[in-house]
Amino acid sequence: MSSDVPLYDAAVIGGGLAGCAVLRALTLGGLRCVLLERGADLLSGASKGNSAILHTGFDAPPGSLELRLMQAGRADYLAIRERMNLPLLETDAVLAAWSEQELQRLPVIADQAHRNGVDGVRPLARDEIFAKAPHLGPDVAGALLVPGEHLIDPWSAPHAYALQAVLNGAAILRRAEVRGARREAGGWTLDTAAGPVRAGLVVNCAGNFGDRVEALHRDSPFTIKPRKGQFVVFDKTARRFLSTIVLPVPNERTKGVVVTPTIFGNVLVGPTAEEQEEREIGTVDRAALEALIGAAGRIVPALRDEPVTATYAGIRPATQFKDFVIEALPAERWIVAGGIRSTGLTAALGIGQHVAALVAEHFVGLKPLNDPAWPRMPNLAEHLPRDHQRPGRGDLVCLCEYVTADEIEAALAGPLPAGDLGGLKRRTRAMMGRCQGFNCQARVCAMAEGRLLEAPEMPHAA
Ligand SMILES: O=P(O)(O)OC[C@H](O)CO
Repeated sequence: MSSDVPLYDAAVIGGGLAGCAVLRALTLGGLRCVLLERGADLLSGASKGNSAILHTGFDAPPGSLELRLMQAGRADYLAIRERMNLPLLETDAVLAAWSEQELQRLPVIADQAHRNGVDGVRPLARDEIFAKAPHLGPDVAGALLVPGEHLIDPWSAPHAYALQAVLNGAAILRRAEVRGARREAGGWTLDTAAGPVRAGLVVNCAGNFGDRVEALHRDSPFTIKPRKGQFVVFDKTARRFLSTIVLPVPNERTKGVVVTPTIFGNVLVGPTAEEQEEREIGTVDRAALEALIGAAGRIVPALRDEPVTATYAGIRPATQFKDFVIEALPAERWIVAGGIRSTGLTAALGIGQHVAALVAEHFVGLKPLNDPAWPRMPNLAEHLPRDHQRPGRGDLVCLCEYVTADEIEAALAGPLPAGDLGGLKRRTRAMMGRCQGFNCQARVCAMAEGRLLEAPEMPHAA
């Protein structure tokens, strides 16, 4: 391979939550890294849609890697968030039982929370339930308080991780699907849609394509079993009926249908948990949406009269295993982080730490950067001051979400510009409000014209 093929210490495959956090951790550990993303922008796969909850791990299997990394990731998020201007809405959760059978499960869940080191999970008396969730359905049979279950912005967090990596020297190549991997002395040459890339070490964080990327070099130790989750977003008028997350009694397969405020001021209900073959296309269907709206109305009856703003579906990269599959293959110079399901939002920074520890143990010593650069992200949360509220921030383009022309310009520029309209929405919330872009989309598209990513981003020669 010619020497003008760029050479990195590590190549991270996949620009979702795990990939962004791993890129950050390895870059801050002093490695020269590249992230290879198949989509036109980061977070365009499994990490595109989730319930945006920063979990405590109260119901995770005791002793699991998922639990350990959720708790490490949560602690790290809380430690760095102010420095990055990442929001947190401290709502706690009420885990509600709706039948005698579910009621019997509550002591078991409280005991599991205790074993998982989550303090303060306790039964609520009936008056305490309605003090915490005044609009909860009167049929509730009982509930646990789960302190510490909070809400975050599911997009500004991973963008912050990726941006910090870029500011400290990492490269990100989008529209750079990895199609082949060739083992060579000292590492790998990856055949990507953006051309060949060499790396001393590969980290597979490819989400819903994790098993296919694994199959580029061996029989994959897991099979992705895509699990769709449909959601309904109620209008911001619904927010007054809910100030805490309402969780159902979970089962082995899913945490179940949650009714939750969002950090952006809406109310969300979902997800469903539907097995499907398709890895990319998450369609919504009327029957499931009506069932979700019906469930929301039973849990919080006032929602029956509230308008719906949007619907969406995310696809979880579930596997035949409940736990995450994170493994280092020292002889192969390869690490895989697979089966990172819904709890990946909480666990991401923990996954970054864990992969960095595996790298240090098996591959190369890390030399943490001295005085790394720290980005500050635009705040899009409803409960904190927005940039547009400052004088001189330009005219409003998206009237529903109060997004200014300056904010859209900023998202189209800089070291991590939006690659497509989805990326622009996730960075600004333009077109995500109650009109869903009816009023602003033409103007947003005009601003973005010629500036989105039509072709692969090419690596710089080494
Ligand atoms: O159904 P689960 O268990 O994948 O969890 C979905 C929740 O929305 C996680 O935040």
